[in-house]
Amino acid sequence: MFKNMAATMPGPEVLDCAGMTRADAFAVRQGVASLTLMERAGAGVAHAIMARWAPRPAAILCGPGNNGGDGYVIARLLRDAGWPVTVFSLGDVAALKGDAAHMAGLWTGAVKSLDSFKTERFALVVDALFGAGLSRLLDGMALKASRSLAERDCAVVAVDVPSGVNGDESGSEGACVKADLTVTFHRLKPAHLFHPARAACGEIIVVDIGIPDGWRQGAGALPEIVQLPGITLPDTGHDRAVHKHGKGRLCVLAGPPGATGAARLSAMAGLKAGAGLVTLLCPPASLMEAASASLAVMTKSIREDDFADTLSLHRPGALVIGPGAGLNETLKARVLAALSTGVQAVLDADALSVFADDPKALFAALHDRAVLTPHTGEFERLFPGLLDASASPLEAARAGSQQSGANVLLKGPATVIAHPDGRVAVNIHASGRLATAGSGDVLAGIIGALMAQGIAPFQAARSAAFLHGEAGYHLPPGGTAEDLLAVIPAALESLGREQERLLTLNRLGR
Ligand SMILES: NC(=O)C1=CN([C@@H]2O[C@H](COP(=O)(O)OP(=O)(O)OC[C@H]3O[C@@H](n4cnc5c(N)ncnc54)[C@H](O)[C@@H]3O)[C@@H](O)[C@H]2O)[C@@H](O)CC1
Ligand SMILES: [K+]
Repeated sequence: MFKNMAATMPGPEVLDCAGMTRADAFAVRQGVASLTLMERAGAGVAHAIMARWAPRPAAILCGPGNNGGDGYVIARLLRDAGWPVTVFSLGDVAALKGDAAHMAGLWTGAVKSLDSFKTERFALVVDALFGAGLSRLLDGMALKASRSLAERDCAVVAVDVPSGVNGDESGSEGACVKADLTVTFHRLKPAHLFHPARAACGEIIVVDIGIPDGWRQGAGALPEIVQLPGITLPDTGHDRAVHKHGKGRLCVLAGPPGATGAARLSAMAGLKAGAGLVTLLCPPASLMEAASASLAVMTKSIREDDFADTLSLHRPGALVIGPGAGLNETLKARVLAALSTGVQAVLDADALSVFADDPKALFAALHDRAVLTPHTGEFERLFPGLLDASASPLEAARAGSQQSGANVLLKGPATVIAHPDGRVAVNIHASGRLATAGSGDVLAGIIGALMAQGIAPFQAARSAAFLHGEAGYHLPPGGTAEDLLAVIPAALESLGREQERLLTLNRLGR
């Protein structure tokens, strides 16, 4: 029934700074000289610069560690290519150690003090002040330099991360350099993915510095970027043998009269994302409203008390509960009743907020067949203080999933999907056009539809985030959630085609 995606083809991992240090050390143990890694890192930055800008007066700001060492490589390669280059150093060059000292020794031009750096003399500035070794807020000359860069209209290229940004963290307490281009090495770091740090990076490219295969050994489950072909999509083919019941049954709980729109969006998204049969379970007072606004979606009146019985009657493959459901005790009871049946469930919006006063009651009932889909406000209600206490949304979602026992999909420009066993994925395939009312209801419906079709919850959530993101790219300007529904089939088709192409290439490559 599904295009069977190769689970053995994980996307590129996200590495924290400690993981990057371990990967570097592994390369060295395998016989790659650390100087070679630094030369490749600097060459990667220099080539990225030359691919984007013609020669122009360039300043290279070099710090006291290996990030500065990369800077000396960049200075040498740009100068060899005919660029007018001036190097500025934070601190005494004679104090450099190891590889950085070696690379500084290969730079035969002058080195000026960072104190004398004047932005207006340069059209391009390379920020090689601090990378993975940043251990405190910028101050002194580095702070002054970062401020003067912000005031001027020259191109800024950050080496590894903009100085002042900690590679592991999404936030920046103090000042940081604002770059137009950030060139990092081997793998993305959390700071490249999440705002506000991400906004300081500008365009981001990852350079392969030749760390040999095998670096993942002992690294545990690394966060992974969701990408094709590692997602699972419903079959978009024309197989005549399929029956609607065989394509998955999805139930969606409708809200009170006047508020059924959100659930209707989820239900319709479920159909568009391939569920064979979608039923809106309606409080009696909402039945007419829901039924009169639905064609392909079925509607069913439900009784006040026995939600578990209702579910056993309909036997859905998955349930979406929460969109527009209303913050009241009945909803709480229904969420707990649904969870007690073990049905696969997407808990969204009100189904999360309604437990703000007692998240533990929810956590006690949750299991790994459930997916919670909070935005940051809802996440904060369920896990007070966790976002602030975490280095990045990656860590927050991972901890939230482990605390709650359910899959957590934390929405944002970069959406994190975490499984209670520690697996984490990040979806960055998403258009800003998705930031429109009702977009989250559509996502909940897509996740539910994929689960109803037999895709395991964690994989359904990652795949749905990617498909929803793709649909965003098909949205016209000013597109609403209704328009988003309309483009889900086109998004499915284009992803299916691309998936097929990649798998064919993969087979041919073997
Ligand atoms: N380890 C490796 O093999 C490789 C490292 N590379 C580069 O090396 C970088 C990491 O190098 P390092 O670990 O030496 O770290 P950094 O070069 O980022 O900085 C470390 C130095 O800065 C000082 N420092 C930290 N924060 C400061 C602050 N706010 N104000 C003043 N001084 C501060 C530290 O005491 C230390 O002397 C990476 O970001 C990358 O650019 C690349 O060359 C690729 C290979
Ligand atoms: K930097």
